Amino acid sequence: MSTAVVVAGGRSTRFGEADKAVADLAGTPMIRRVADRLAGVVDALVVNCREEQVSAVRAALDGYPLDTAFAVDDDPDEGPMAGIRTGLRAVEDEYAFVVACDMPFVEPDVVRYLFERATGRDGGEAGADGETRTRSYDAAVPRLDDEWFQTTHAVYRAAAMADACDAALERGERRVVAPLFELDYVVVDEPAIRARGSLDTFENVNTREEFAAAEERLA
Ligand SMILES: Nc1nc2c(ncn2[C@@H]2O[C@H](COP(=O)(O)OP(=O)(O)OP(=O)(O)O)[C@@H](O)[C@H]2O)c(=O)[nH]1
Ligand SMILES: [Mg+2]
Repeated sequence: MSTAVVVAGGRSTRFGEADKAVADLAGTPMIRRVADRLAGVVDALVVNCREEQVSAVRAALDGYPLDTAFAVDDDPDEGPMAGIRTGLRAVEDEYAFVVACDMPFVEPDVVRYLFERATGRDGGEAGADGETRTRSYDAAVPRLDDEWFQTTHAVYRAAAMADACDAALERGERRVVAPLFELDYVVVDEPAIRARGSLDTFENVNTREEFAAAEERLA
């Protein structure tokens, strides 16, 4: 059993007036595209956002097949790490995939693989004992050649990461790698990702131009 946490509490300032999370991207709200791509991978969804976003996000997710919970930030605008913390606190499963609401091309097979790496289960059929275990980690985080850690597209042991985020926030840290570096994490490299899906999985939509480009590809 596993959960996806979609972090959506940002202000979309580069996007403009509207909330990009629920912006209509080629006929489907962006956050719904993200959620739809995860529906075959996880059993439950947690959406982290601000209180005033809840009704619009709920409408965007109308009819969504998975159990969906909202985890609202006590203090908004504390940054993505606070949102990740709030979302992970609402997770009931041991592991959760954390993803930003603006990654509409997220690849289900890549997400599956991140779960496999984090939990230590291999990708094959479960054996007579239920599953094959190698070694588990607190996190499985992608890192492409010459790029930074994809912390908003990673699988975490929910309680461990939430605790590490709290500690990092207490220290005044804003960078999501700060709590990550406190964890026992495994880096998932570019060849491993490429073998399972397009690198578009990491594409995030920030500006109107990027939105238009994404729309063109989806049309
Ligand atoms: N809960 C929460 N989430 C945030 C916050 N800031 C950003 N996020 C989320 O983190 C993810 C990545 O952030 P950005 O791409 O910078 O999104 P954004 O902050 O809404 O957009 P900009 O204002 O253009 O930076 C998105 O899913 C955002 O919704 C925040 O202060 N709180
Ligand atoms: Mg931002």
